[in-house]
Amino acid sequence: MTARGEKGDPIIEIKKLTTGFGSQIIHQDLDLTVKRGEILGIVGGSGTGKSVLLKAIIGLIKPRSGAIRIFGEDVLSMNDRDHREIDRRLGVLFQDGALFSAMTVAQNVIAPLREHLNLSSELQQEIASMKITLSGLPLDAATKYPSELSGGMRKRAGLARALAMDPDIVFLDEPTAGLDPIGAAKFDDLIISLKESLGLTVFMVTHDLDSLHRACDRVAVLAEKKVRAIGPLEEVRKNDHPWIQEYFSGPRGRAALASSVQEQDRSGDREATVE
Ligand SMILES: Nc1ncnc2c1ncn2[C@@H]1O[C@H](COP(=O)(O)OP(=O)(O)OP(=O)(O)O)[C@@H](O)[C@H]1O
Repeated sequence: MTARGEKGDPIIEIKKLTTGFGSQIIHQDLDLTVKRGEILGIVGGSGTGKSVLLKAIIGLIKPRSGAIRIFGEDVLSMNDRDHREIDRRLGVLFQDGALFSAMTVAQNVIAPLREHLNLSSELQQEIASMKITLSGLPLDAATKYPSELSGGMRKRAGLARALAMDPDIVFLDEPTAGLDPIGAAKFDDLIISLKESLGLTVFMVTHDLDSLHRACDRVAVLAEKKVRAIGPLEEVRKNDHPWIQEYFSGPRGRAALASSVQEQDRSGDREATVE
């Protein structure tokens, strides 16, 4: 398997990807590169194919044509055994957490370890406790069932499971949906700190403008079956595509920008005080 690369190297390369269901084409000749160590936000109107793109990358949906390389390997033409090797290095957090409801949080985190590794049950427990703490949950959450957790805690439990195998890339499908603004900001901070401490690459589908401002290094906009714009948020928001203008410069977009400027001012003040 390919050696680990440098920050900024392409880690996922998608070329001329076409996907569809029956007569409906979702993506046509879509190109996208994700760089190692970045948080890439994927945005676009409802039904533009953000989740389908995520699922195509992780192998849950078979594209009609095109190429997807992960860690430099062509994942569409590889055999199942090689694909499993790639899968071990990918963590996924689906929108609702997708936890097994009949299992405790610890058992949920252990599930991928069981599937991929042959570890003693003590070691499995130890890793589960570490990932649960890393995801910002109290340790007593380990023995709880998903139905006993709040929405925000369920997301964190899903994240703990996504991190179980020490992935290089984490895929997040609308991670802050359904969280209150304070919970959402805390979740963003957690993702940022994991990126910084673990060198994670994050592919994040989101509608959350505050998350885009707070967490994402780059933003990719899906429209008309393609990536219509990609780059740092301040560049993308200048694009004159009508959806981009409406999204970033409408009332919610302006509010998110204003609050991110305020946040930067506050952290600038904090830094000045520390000096
Ligand atoms: N398994 C499937 N079978 C048939 N059509 C599907 C399937 N999955 C998704 N689609 C269709 O693909 C299109 C894109 O769906 P997708 O869920 O990727 O949109 P999205 O951009 O994530 O939307 P939203 O922002 O509303 O979550 C939609 O028209 C959807 O109905």
